Order: sequence, then structure tokens, then C-alpha cells
Amino acid sequence: MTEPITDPTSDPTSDPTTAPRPTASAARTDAEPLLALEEVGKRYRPGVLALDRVTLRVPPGRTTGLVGESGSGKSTLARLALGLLAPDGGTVRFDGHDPYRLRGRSGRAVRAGLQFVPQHPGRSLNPALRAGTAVALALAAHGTPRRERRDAVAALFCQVGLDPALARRYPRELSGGQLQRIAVARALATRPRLLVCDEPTSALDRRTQTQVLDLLVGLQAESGLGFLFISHDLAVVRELADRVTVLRQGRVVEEGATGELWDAPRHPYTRALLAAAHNAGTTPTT
Ligand SMILES: Nc1ncnc2c1ncn2[C@@H]1O[C@H](COP(=O)(O)OP(=O)(O)OP(=O)(O)O)[C@@H](O)[C@H]1O
Repeated sequence: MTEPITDPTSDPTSDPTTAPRPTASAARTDAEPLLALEEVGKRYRPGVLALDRVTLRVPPGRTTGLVGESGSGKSTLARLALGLLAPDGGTVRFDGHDPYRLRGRSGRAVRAGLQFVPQHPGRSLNPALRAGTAVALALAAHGTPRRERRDAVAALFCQVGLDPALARRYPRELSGGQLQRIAVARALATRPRLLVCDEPTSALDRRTQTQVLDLLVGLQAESGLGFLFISHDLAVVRELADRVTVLRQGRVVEEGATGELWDAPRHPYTRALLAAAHNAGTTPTT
């Protein structure tokens, strides 16, 4: 993004430079967010402003959806949330800590609470390792004793709805849906409080997408996990998000409760995303 962003809307309440920041509505959900990005900016190099004063919060046990088309800054925001990048401006806090500065033993303990579910689990799993070994390595990194790992792997496979026998398979021997469940199992190995899910279902067919979404909903109900759920597809986000932030060219154009945003989108860009979702017929069937 090289030029200042011009907003085509004539609705002044939709303009991020004039509209009130969504603090009041965010504050309504919970007093203390688990993840909070406040007025965050990120510039990769002069002229490439990936994020501009973005505020987004995920309360404990809740789901915040982040939508926007390709290049809007979603993955950059995910990397900031995970502490893989430092912001140029603003603050990022997970459980009160700056994730970029979590170091040492105490830092690792906090960091264990923050995990990632990628878009293409097949690419993030080592093809030379059996699926169970990948999960066991995550358990080992979290300090689970060797003698407990086999049972813990089996329990995690069961938790994500997989037959523990699949732990012996290599990634190439598993379906996309199975790989995504293993990615979730691996993320759960550290008993996280928040999962950052970056397009976790966009590489899956509709039926498998629904199954993975159901899995995430079930995990949240079971263990109070929070999700930052990132997608270009509003229809998918609608399935699980309590609130949605709409990002366009690095700026928040709209934020609100999912149902309200779905029923009465204020910004033309949100309306365009919704229309695209309707036209593509991407609303998952349940
Ligand atoms: N490492 C990088 N170096 C320079 N520019 C980058 C880098 N990563 C991302 N960008 C730029 O920052 C902007 C936001 O990119 P980002 O990947 O965060 O968007 P996105 O919404 O996740 O896109 P997609 O859905 O295609 O993954 C884009 O203009 C992109 O070209």
C-alpha cells in the first residue's frame, strides 16, 4: 500500500478517521480483554503501510473475527498478535504482556497460552514426521514428561475427533480436514487460552469446513478458549465470531457484534464483502 487510503463512502460514521473508535462496544463484552491491540501500526518499508492505527480485542473465551480481502493486513495483524513482529506504533498485549517480548521461562509459560492454527497445516507439519510425533514435540516443548506423551497425544487426537491410530500416519497420508484437526491438536498441546486461526478453513471443502468450525465451537464450549478468527470470508466468520472487525487496506472500516454487522452493515466495503459471500454461497451449512 503506497498511497494514503481514500475512503469512498459518503457516510461519515463509516470513515475510520472520523467515526468513534469502537471502544464502547468492545468494552461491553468483557472488562479485560485477553488479547488487545490498541492503535497498532505496522510499516514493512517506507511507503508500505500494512496496518494503520488498528484496535482489536478478544475477551477471554470469546471469538473475534477479522475479515478483509487479500492484502488488507490480516496476516500482519496475526503476526503482531503472536509476537512474531513488533508494531511500529501502538501496543499489543496478551494477558497483559507484550507477546513480542516474552522471553525466558516465565515468558514461555505465558506464551504457551497463545497458539496458532495456520491456513495450510500440511505445509507447517514436517513431512518426515508422523502426525503423532508432531503433536508429541509440542507436548515436549511444553514440558510434558516423555512417559506421559503417548497417552497425551491419544487424548488430544480424541479431543479433536480423530482416531488415535492416525498418529502413526505421515502428513501425506492424511486428508486436509484431518491435517487441520492435527494442527488444532498440536496447538492445544500447551493448554492455550487463545488460538489465532489464520484462514483455518479456507483450504477445505464445504463439508470439512463445517466440521472444523464445529470442532472449534465445541472446544470453546468445553474449555473456554478464545479465538482470533481470521478470514476473507464473512460468512465463515459469522459461524463463530461474537464480534467482527472489518479491515480494509490496513484500516478498520467497521467493528461490531456479528449479528448486527451481518443484518445492518454500515460500511459499503462490509456490504460488498457480504454480497460476495452471498454470491459465492459460502455460508457453511450446519
Ligand atoms: N514481509 C513483508 N514485506 C513487505 N511487505 C509485506 C510483507 N508482508 C506483507 N506485506 C504487505 O503488507 C500488506 C498486508 O499484507 P498481509 O499479508 O498482512 O495481508 P492479508 O490480508 O493477510 O493478505 P492475504 O489474505 O492475501 O494473506 C500487503 O500490502 C503486503 O504486500
